[in-house]
Amino acid sequence: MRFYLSTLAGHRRGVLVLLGWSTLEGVPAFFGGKLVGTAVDEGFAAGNPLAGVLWLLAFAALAVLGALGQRQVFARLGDVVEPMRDALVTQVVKGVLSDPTHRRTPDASAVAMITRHVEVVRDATAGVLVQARALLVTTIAALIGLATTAAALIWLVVLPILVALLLFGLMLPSLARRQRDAVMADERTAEASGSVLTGLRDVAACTASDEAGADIARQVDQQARATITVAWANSLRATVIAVGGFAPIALLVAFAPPLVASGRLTTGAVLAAVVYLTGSVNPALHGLARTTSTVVMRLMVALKRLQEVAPRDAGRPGDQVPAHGGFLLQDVAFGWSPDAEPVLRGLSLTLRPGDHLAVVGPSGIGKSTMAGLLTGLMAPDRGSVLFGGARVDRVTPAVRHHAIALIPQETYLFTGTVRENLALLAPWATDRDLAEAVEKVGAAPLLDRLGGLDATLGHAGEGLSAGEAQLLALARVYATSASVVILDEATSHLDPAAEARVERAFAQRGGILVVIAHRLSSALRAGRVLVMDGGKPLLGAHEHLLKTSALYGQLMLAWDPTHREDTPLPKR
Ligand SMILES: Nc1ncnc2c1ncn2[C@@H]1O[C@H](COP(=O)(O)OP(=O)(O)OP(=O)(O)O)[C@@H](O)[C@H]1O
Repeated sequence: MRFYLSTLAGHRRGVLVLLGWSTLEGVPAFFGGKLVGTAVDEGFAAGNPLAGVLWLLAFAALAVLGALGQRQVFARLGDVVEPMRDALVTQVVKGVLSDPTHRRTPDASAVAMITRHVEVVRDATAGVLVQARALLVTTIAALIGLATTAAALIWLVVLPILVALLLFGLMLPSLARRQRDAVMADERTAEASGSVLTGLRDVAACTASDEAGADIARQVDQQARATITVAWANSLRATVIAVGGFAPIALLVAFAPPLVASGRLTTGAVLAAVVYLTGSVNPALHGLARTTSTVVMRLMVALKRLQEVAPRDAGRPGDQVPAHGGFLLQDVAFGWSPDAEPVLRGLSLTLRPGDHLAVVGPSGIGKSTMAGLLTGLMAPDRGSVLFGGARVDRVTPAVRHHAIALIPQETYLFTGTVRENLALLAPWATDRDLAEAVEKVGAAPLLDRLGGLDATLGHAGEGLSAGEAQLLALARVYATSASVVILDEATSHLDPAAEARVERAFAQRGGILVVIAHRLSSALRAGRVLVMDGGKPLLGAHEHLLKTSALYGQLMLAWDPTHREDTPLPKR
């Protein structure tokens, strides 16, 4: 709002020129009643029709002058509105393009939404400058004209108008709220249909068409309800203004005859009052109310939405997490329900860029649950999981999705080309990026065998072995810009050599690597190991844990029976 007003203020000269021409536009409204009244009193009623006609011609000449003023207002409008629009667009689009949320691709939908709001601001500003300004000028000019022509009638006219304006002013906040609700409902509908449309393939693959359709239908219903509420509010507003506008005319008809009979008013003055009321004040009042409740409301709502959706500074603190943030887990506890025994308790851990952590423990002990907490899908019952200093579950989802990738054991492949499958999470990736990712995870021979990136995959990766499907899922995440990769038994179907290659590739890729291991060899490759056994998790290097954790020793023995506790295993 401040930026908007300062941009307008920057074109002060243009605004003053507009006001200057507005004065000319108000001239007929000011003199109209007076001239008609004089035409009657000194012309037609005084037996001098020629004088009456001349006064009316003078009125016509002033009307032409007013039209000239109006023409100039339109001609000068662009000088104020267009630079303001350009400045606003530059400011907000710059904000979106430098938004850290969209590091590799600018968010086209955000730019589209913002430019739509800017267009509303531009149109509404033009509307305010043309209509509200002209109506205000006309009303003031006509009321002054009325006061100087038929002073005895002024309170009859002004009081109902003031009451109507007061009521209208009191209704404005609720009108603004309803208008905003309608805009928000509109945006939610667009968002719901947009996300279903872009994810149509996934919706079909997961047979979720009914849920997706129901979600859109719910948003459409809400939008319809919000629009109907706005219509009701507007009809109430129109009634108030209609009563306020017609009441003075009714009062005039009731009170004028005795005033004329007593000689306090001439017939011409009464006619002048009628002309002021019906020709200027009443239409102006209606227009002013309509403009305020539509154009001004739209302007206020669009400005507020712009302020909300346009990022101000790239890298502002809070939930906009730096792209390469680390994790800080402090005394984390989590249970799947309030009555259930907590799955995790007393978990404290720091993960910095470059860290490689293996998580080991018996089945069902809570390893995947911990992965869920790291991704922010769940929030801990106690303690905190911070990512880049912010609670990870509160980080803007778009930021989280870009920064943290979890690869589960089950792979998701869909009917389409290999390229489409690999670029699912990184639509910006070039063929070279994809080929590099494939090469790094050791899937190049598989890609050759499939026939390259243009080869087509069958439904759910039909025709691929479980291990091959996992290799493609791993390459897909390798190609993203995620700075945190969590492999949750994502290599379970690979042979040990292929698994080692994948883990090494992700470790060398940079960022944070968390491997939930199903083979203990993963622990040997990691810098630190987290051992989960249902109590407080133990954290340390392999050698240290061999000496301090009985469970870790047992797990190692179970995995490699040749191992003896007093002979630490060599790094593989
Ligand atoms: N969505 C859920 N709702 C309720 N309980 C769950 C849910 N997911 C997991 N659990 C329970 O939480 C506990 C830990 O499960 P989790 O999947 O985290 O273990 P895990 O160590 O990853 O097991 P595995 O090695 O077999 O994958 C288990 O007792 C499991 O039954």
